[in-house]
This record gives sequence, C-alpha cells and structure tokens, in this order.
Amino acid sequence: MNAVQIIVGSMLGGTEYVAEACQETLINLDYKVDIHLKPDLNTIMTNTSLANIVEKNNRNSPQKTVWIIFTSTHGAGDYPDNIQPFVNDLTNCAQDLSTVSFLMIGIGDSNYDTFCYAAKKLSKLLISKGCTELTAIKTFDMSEDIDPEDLAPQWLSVNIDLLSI
Ligand SMILES: Cc1cc2nc3c(=O)[nH]c(=O)nc-3n(C[C@H](O)[C@H](O)[C@H](O)COP(=O)(O)O)c2cc1C
Repeated sequence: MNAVQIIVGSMLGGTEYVAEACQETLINLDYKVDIHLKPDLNTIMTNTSLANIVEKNNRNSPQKTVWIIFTSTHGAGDYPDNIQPFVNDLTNCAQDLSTVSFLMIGIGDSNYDTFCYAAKKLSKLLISKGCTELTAIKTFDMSEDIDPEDLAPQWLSVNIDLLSI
C-alpha cells in the first residue's frame, strides 16, 4: 500500500473540500492517506519516515511516500493563514528532504496578477530543499466557473501513475 500525506492551505474552506474529495479518491484506490488541515512539518516528516519504513519492510524495496499539497492564494499572492507555520518551518528547516516527492495543486483566480502564487512559491521552496516535483504544478482557475471538487479527483485518477515511485 502506498502512503500519501495531503497538506492543505485554505482560507475560506474551498480548497479543503477539494483535498477531501481527492482523499476519498485515493482511499478508494487503496492508498493510506493522512490529511493535514493545520499542517505541521514535524508531524508530516514523522508520518513520512514511518510510512517509508513500513513500505520498505513490506516490499523489500524502498518506496517513497508522496506529499500532495493543495493550496489557494490570498491577499496579494499570500499563503492562507493555516499553511503559513508549515511554510515558516520549511524555510528554516535544515533537514535533508531529498526523500520527499510531491505534487502541487494550486487553486486561484486568474483575475489576480498573482494567480496561484502561493502554490508556485511553495513549489519552488520545496525544490530548494531537495524535494522532487513529480509533475508540473496543476492549477485550477476559479474565474472559469469550474468545480475543482470534481476536476481535481478526475485529474488525480488520470495521473495516478505519478504516485508509483
Ligand atoms: C481576498 C482574496 C484575495 C485573493 N487573492 C488571490 C491571489 O492573489 N491569487 C489568486 O490566484 N487567487 C486569489 N484569490 C482567489 C482564491 O484563491 C480563490 O477564491 C480560492 O478558491 C479560495 O480558496 P479557499 O476557499 O480554500 O481559501 C483571492 C481571494 C480573495 C477572497
């Protein structure tokens, strides 16, 4: 069983619903999923290490736990309040994060010049810490009157092979 850490940045709750819809999709596909609505780097790192050990014991080959980050953008390209402590800890983190692979899903509104800026900044920060981005950031534009609660799980299902690392 592969394990996934879902990390959520949401101010008004919309992105949280999208993340929960994707959590359900992953559970139906037999993934073990932890969702972090108030993400704490230490907890996520501990979960990641434990899951990697379990995978290694089960399959006799190292499997990596994937982080999937869902974040909206607020203010003028700012992070949602709930994910700011995680970003601060990550910025100050001296730990080797090269075992971490991630997918970044940004939800925003292209009427803002800073479209999905929080997701883009966080992606760059993770890469600067040695993490591997499994594919280019996926964005959803709320100005197009879409329903990311449906579209994100569909996108994840189509791209599920990205998690087989
Ligand atoms: C005050 C405010 C500022 C926003 N600033 C941005 C922004 O800079 N860039 C962007 O792409 N979207 C921006 N948005 C759009 C939100 O990211 C979008 O509505 C998103 O769906 C909100 O998700 P949430 O409910 O999880 O917080 C802003 C929305 C509000 C209300």
